[in-house]
Amino acid sequence: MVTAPFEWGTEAFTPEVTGDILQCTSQSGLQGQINLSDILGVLPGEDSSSSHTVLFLVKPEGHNHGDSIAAVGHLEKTVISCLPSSLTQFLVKVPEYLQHSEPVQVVVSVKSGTCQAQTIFQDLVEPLLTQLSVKYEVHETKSTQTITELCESRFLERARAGTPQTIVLLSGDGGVVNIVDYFYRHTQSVQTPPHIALIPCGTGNALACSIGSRTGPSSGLKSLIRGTPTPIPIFATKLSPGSQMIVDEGRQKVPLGDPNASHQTLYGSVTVSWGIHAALVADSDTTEYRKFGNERFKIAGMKLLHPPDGSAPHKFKGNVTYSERDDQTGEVSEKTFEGDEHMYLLASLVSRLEYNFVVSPKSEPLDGSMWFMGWGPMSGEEATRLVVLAYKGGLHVDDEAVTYAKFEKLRIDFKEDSEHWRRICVDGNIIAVEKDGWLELTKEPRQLLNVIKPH
Ligand SMILES: Nc1ncnc2c1ncn2[C@@H]1O[C@H](COP(=O)(O)OP(=O)(O)OP(=O)(O)O)[C@@H](O)[C@H]1O
Repeated sequence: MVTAPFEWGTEAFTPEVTGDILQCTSQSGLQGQINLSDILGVLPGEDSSSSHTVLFLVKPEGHNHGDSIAAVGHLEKTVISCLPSSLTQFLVKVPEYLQHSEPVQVVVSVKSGTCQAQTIFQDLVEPLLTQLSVKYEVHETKSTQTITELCESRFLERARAGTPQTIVLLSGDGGVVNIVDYFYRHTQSVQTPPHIALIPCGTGNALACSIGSRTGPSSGLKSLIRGTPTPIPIFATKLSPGSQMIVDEGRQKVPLGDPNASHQTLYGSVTVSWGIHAALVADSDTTEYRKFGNERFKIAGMKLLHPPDGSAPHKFKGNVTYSERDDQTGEVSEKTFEGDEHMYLLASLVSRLEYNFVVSPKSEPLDGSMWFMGWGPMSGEEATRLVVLAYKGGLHVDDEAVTYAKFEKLRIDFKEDSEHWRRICVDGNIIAVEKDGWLELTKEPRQLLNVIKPH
């Protein structure tokens, strides 16, 4: 709403709220307007005067609607001489988790999404922390290993020692994956779980979208100043020996662990998939594709559903079994997913993989229940119809072609000859399972990390 050149200055404005607009008038007759949806918070004045400071987001011109990363904008503040009752909902005091003795650790993952994390930090996060007088330290990623190195050098040690810490993570799901993976592989317990505040800067931002944040960074800022630390539910994916992570845009493979061990385990907080979903994430994980933002998934997906040679989409061969718990009796029963050919199989701890892509509409934020949905071989057109329904609030799960179930444990025995079709996706990482390999997915009982959940 606010036109970019308006100078708010330091003088106090008389506020008046009309509809969803805060109208501010200065003594000298200057007038500015703030859309209520752009207000991040209102801070009481330091003295006992009735003046308050309104912190709000100014979006670039032409981006007045929505909350996309393309429209980063900047943080602005203005002083109002009193607090209209309709603004009391925005009152904030600096939360306890931003006032620990250790400075807040801000991690800026510079290659996330369309590489806007540094701008989002400079224009939004840093001014907000400064305004709140929060002590912080900034770490910009220098490589794919930076976040893991920070876990090793700082975060895990502090958590084990019982030192309260808050990590503000400007990344996509990848940053969370790095922290989850390091903690769950390296410790059985911590004295004080770190609190992670997500400022979504990635492509999908599944975890942020599924805990109630919208797609863009301003929703992350709102949760940062008025959220509740809540345990992040985690799954454990056991993989048959010899499974390897595919890295460097598909050019290299790295063993997941000791190849002589009976299995390898990967931990995650979002999703495990096989079939079209895993293939499209793998195919689109290149610098070239990343330029398209979250369109990259759609472009790669269309190629898989409509192969350029005109053939039918691939039929993924394997056996899928799962166990379901009866909510009333608590009894657990074993089920087999129909047929040994599949197209789409996705298990999830979250409802959304992108803000509008609702894979599991019955998942509640951070409730810890695991759902899977999937369907067998069909034409590219039919599969596109189901995906479109997922973009309409998750309507695909009501379609008779789709299996949608809450499960306790899921197992896949792969029967594919070609490694290309044995690629699975675990929270965005791509793993090639060995020929005749298997995967077993269960909930992880340890609770080592919290995320700041928006109110
Ligand atoms: N300085 C850097 N040099 C090289 N790679 C980096 C650097 N910083 C971050 N990366 C890598 O870039 C990727 C960014 O992943 P992230 O999940 O944050 O974003 P995304 O993939 O766009 O979003 P999402 O996972 O939500 O779809 C990670 O693999 C991370 O390790």
